[in-house]
Amino acid sequence: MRPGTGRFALARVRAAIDRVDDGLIVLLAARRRLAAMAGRLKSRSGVPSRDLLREQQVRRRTQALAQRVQLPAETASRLLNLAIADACARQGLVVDLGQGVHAVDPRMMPPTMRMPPATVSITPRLLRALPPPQRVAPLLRVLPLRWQQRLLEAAMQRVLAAPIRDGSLEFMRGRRLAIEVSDLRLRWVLELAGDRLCVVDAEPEASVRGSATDLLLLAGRLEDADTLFFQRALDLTGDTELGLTARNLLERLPWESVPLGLRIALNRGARFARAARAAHRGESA
Ligand SMILES: O=C(O)C(=O)C[C@]1(C(=O)O)C=C[C@@H](O)C=C1
Repeated sequence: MRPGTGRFALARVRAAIDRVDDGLIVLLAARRRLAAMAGRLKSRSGVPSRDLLREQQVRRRTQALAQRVQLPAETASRLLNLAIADACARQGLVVDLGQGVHAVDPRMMPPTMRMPPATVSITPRLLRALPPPQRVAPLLRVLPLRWQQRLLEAAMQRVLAAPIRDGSLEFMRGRRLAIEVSDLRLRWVLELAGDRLCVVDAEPEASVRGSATDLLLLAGRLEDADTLFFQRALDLTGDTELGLTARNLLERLPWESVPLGLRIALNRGARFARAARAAHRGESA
């Protein structure tokens, strides 16, 4: 390997490591907010703050996952110690891991650790605690491109099986249409090859662009394509004829032929994404 090539590859690997680190921090911040909520709910319902059984359960779950993804048990255990200690600190408990726990006078805590009064309803607060799509984007980009493509191809194969069979997707043969998820900064270029819609590495002739939530609302049939295009939540660029044909197909997708389990999952996912977006915007869903 030439020295320049190695340095270039190292820079790319380091950039990927940076994105994973961003993801770790964002997820820890989300966990901390959820722990604060758990703390408020426990004090409201008179449940003791520290729950060693639950901690044990949390550790057991993560150890099983660590094993599956080949992360050393010791690494997973240290990370969970840190996360649980942070959660306890957020709830006003000083934890000496493995040795006990002491309640702390909230007035003695730094402001960031104090719990705000429990007033607002739980669901929007819970949703707001989750990172918005823009924050999830770095995590998704860590997923190897090949995996992203395979997942998308498998999902499309299930959703579009009927139109592929009855020929209504023939207009896509040899044409390239991109789906862009604006807030996740993801883009896939699709082409019909044989009897499959494939993700290809080529410039698209037309693009359909929208946020993750709007595309999910469309896929979950909670919004129709016409409304979303009219509201400019979806945007069409490039070859108008190809884009419009794709749009019409989206309108006429035989929803009944999509497997029931997938329809339910899409519908629930879309409702959840819509509620999370409304919570982040401070609206009611
Ligand atoms: O599940 C809870 O009750 C939490 O407060 C969260 C958490 C955790 O970090 O997982 C923190 C402290 C409890 O002792 C148990 C679990």
